Amino acid sequence: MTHKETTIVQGERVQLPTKYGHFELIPFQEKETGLEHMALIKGVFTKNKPVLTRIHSACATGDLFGSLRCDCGDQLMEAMKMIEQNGVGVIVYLQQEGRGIGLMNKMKAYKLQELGRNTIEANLELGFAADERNYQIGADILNALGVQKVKLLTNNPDKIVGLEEIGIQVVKRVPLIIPSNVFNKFYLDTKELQMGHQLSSGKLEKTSNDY
Ligand SMILES: Nc1nc2c(ncn2[C@@H]2O[C@H](COP(=O)(O)OP(=O)(O)OP(=O)(O)O)[C@@H](O)[C@H]2O)c(=O)[nH]1
Ligand SMILES: [Zn+2]
Repeated sequence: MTHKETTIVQGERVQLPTKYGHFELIPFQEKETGLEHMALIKGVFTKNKPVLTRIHSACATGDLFGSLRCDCGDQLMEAMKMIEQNGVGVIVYLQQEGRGIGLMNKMKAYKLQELGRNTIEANLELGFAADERNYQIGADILNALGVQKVKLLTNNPDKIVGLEEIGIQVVKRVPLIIPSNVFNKFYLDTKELQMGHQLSSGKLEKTSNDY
């Protein structure tokens, strides 16, 4: 394993009672960009034991306002509930708005989607890749927390590959399926059919609570 210089500054660990359970919160700041991320933690992590983990990319529209255009807000809430129920786990909340293109550009992409493009076409038309994220900072935060092995709450196989490439062992994928609505059906279909998200098969897997 290579040891690199730390990329993040860790802030105060505080208690965070929430509607969905009692957590602790640690803020992290990226040295290079000044961007602030968060880890929402439940329980005590045991060395070598996989931790139920959600790497959540910020979605101001969904996470703050409950937008029905995507599934992010419900995924976040569901992940908190599952971690509370499990008694141990972590949500790494990354400032990666709009799959890494930022809020202004995400709204440009939304405008293009209102004109008929799908979520991928809109990004490409703006000169971005469909997904501009990388998970290095998420991995750095997990490393800082002493988490090397995870059971990852996600429907996105690329996220698993992205994390494994940088040294986080994903021992299991735990689906995080939110039923579609009339506003996000086309978006979720595009994610499933063109971005490889495992949305239909996950519905079956989700019947088991064995994570
Ligand atoms: N560029 C762009 N970003 C979007 C759009 N809708 C949601 N997002 C962003 O997408 C990110 C979440 O990615 P998703 O594809 O929903 O899910 P994921 O994180 O890849 O996979 P899961 O772990 O299964 O949730 C957040 O940063 C959102 O702000 C969109 O139409 N265009
Ligand atoms: Zn969203």
